[in-house]
Amino acid sequence: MGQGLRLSVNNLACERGGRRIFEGVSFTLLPGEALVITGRNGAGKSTLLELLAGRLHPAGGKVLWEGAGERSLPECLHYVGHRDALKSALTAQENLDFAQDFLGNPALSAREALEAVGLVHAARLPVGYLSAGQRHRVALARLLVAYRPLWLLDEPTSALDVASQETLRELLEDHRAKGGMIAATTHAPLFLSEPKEIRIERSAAPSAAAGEWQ
Ligand SMILES: Nc1ncnc2c1ncn2[C@@H]1O[C@H](COP(=O)(O)OP(=O)(O)OP(=O)(O)O)[C@@H](O)[C@H]1O
Repeated sequence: MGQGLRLSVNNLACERGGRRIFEGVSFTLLPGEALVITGRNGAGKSTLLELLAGRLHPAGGKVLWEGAGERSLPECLHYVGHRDALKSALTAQENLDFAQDFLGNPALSAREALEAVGLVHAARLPVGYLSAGQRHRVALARLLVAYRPLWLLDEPTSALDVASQETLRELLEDHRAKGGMIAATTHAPLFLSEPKEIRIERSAAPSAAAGEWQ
């Protein structure tokens, strides 16, 4: 499905709050590939995903998205971050129906997506009643209701039990098998087959504007 797509990240640098977070980050991602992003707390893993999602602007370097025609990078990706963007008063099913309408390019139905994450029994419960792990699974089910070739996942195993981590691994491999691309931050092994890996190191020197820190 994603044939011909290519994400190229060249010498990316980022500053936040006047501080240089990281620099010199480069990688490419092709259909079927997964990138695992590791690094210490505060190294800038979530920041890198936010840059890719178009939520932050780089202080240097380039993000190139090729092969998608008129569609910009933000239009071609799903981003699942620490904030799940689910509406607590709506049911899991309603949240997913809303996401499908909003995102377009429908794939699985809300019910099928909930089945895929083992939550069909919770379809009619307000998301505010769900446990942290169940709520996170609803956020992951959103990946399945609208097709987007690139999945950006910030610590996707967080709050998941062992069985759900395995379900997630299968969903990720299935997405790759269909030509999808994944970039995921993690502190725990994702057990993906032959992932690319990048370790983000906090920049050694403060930016000129920042002065000393830490
Ligand atoms: N909105 C913000 N404004 C200024 N600095 C920020 C902001 N958000 C994050 N930072 C800083 O950017 C740095 C990188 O944060 P980030 O969340 O990307 O790290 P991380 O590698 O994902 O960490 P963790 O493993 O703890 O999730 C941290 O020093 C953090 O304090």
